[in-house]
Amino acid sequence: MALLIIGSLVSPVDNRSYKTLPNALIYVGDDGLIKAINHIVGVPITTIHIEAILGEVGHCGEFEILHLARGEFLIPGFIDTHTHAPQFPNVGAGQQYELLKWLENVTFPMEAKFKNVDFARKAYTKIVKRIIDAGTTTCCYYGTLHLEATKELARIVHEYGQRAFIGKCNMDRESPSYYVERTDESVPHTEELIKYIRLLTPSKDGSLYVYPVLTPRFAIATTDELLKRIRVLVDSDPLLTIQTHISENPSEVRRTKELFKHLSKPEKPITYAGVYDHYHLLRNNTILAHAVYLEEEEWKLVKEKNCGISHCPTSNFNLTSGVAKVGDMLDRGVKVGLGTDVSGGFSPSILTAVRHASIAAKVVAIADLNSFAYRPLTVATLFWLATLGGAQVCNLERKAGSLEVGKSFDAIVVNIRNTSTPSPPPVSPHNLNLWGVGDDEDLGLDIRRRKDNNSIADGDAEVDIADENQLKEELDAMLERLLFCGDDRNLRRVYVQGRWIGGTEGRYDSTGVNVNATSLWRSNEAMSRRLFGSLHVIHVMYIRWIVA
Ligand SMILES: O=c1[nH]c(=O)c2nc[nH]c2[nH]1
Repeated sequence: MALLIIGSLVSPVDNRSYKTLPNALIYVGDDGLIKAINHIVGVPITTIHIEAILGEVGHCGEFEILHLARGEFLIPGFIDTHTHAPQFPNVGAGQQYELLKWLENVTFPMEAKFKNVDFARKAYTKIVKRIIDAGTTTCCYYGTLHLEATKELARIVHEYGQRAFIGKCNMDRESPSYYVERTDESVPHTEELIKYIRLLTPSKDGSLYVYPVLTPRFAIATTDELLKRIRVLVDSDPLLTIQTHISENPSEVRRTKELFKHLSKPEKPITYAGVYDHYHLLRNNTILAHAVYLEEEEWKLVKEKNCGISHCPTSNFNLTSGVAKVGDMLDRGVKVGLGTDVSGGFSPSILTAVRHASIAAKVVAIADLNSFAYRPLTVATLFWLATLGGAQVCNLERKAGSLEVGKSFDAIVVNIRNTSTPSPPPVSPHNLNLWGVGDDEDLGLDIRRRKDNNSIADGDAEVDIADENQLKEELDAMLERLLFCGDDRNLRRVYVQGRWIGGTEGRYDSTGVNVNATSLWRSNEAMSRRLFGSLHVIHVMYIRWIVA
């Protein structure tokens, strides 16, 4: 069913700016694409504006209408360009280790458990839901090395309706005997997974939600023989996205150079990026996680090949890996987005990555106070990294990453109210970290009076929207608070391709119990029943009345 949202919208424009529309109508077609965004300046939205937008898009029939209250606004969904689904059960464990010891002692033992497909199914069902409720509408997933478990991950992601890249790890050495592949099985299993994922049903606009991604774990874990076989696959499938780790930790970089020293030439020692280039793994659909210690020559290669970088600051701090210079990456014009890198990173939320990206840039700036190039990142840049920057890294910028006509409606209804959204549900717990709109209004955000219920604003005295600049400033303040203090409790609804797949609304009953944290919504119909309930019917009737 088509969807009309009335309220405020914030969306990135480029890596230095975003736009704020305080008083907008957004029409989403039943194919999940944004068909129109009308910004009304200086007057309240009335039925005339609604009829105008419906006429503009040629709408007939039913649609859902959603009014955003004060303190609520739409943003594009977050894009997580790097995470490990099977590491979620380990979140918060083993923080004392650096990368290679952490893999050996914490990560490989957990990943090995996913050999059991029942275990994998149960774990992934919970994990993917958590990631969606964290506002991630597109996610680049590493699975384990197991084919069947990774198929389950793809099936579950697809059923939830999240947009995603899913890969099984290729790893045939420097891994424990209980968790390592045979060289001759690695590529055939990968090909089977690619085929399986490409046969999953496409979305209503005919495009895919879930894409396969080739995932050689990192150079250390792959023999020359396996990399040669992977190179054949890469060359035969230019559309296949590739993800791997690069230059995360000094010991890892050293070991990589040791293992591949036969690729060195007398005048040119091999580099980490050079290894990947040798096996044709660097191209415009390659996503490289970390890139903390890349050398000048490697940056040139990354830029020339148009690879994307997943900046994973939470993990870089947590595993004592280092501080990536994200400002420098931006200055070089390299594609860059954010990754949570669970469980090197201890949070599934891109909002945590935003905060640590900000701190990382400040650490770099503090270390080099005489430089102009290394400055803190602005709110606009942080917002862009979490959304449109990530979309560019995934080569999805024409489909996702910002709220524009023609793009998919991959979006979050943000709620930074300190009171529940007006009835009917949701009842959501307050986020005590965020001084929001509502209870604290007189003491906190200076939000102007706007009509605060589910009826259409009618221009009465309560509504003062004449001062466009003031309204935009309020949205700026709300966005900044979300980025620095928000969490999943502030994400009321999460949409992918116009389909409501997560968020707090419908998650809590009147006693605050999470009623659907672990259940999988198997179909649109089931989801509509669960989430919309009688509200949905009321809206449809209401719209029939308006249009009559
Ligand atoms: O942060 C990381 N997490 C991993 O699981 C991994 N494997 C190789 N290199 C890695 N880095």
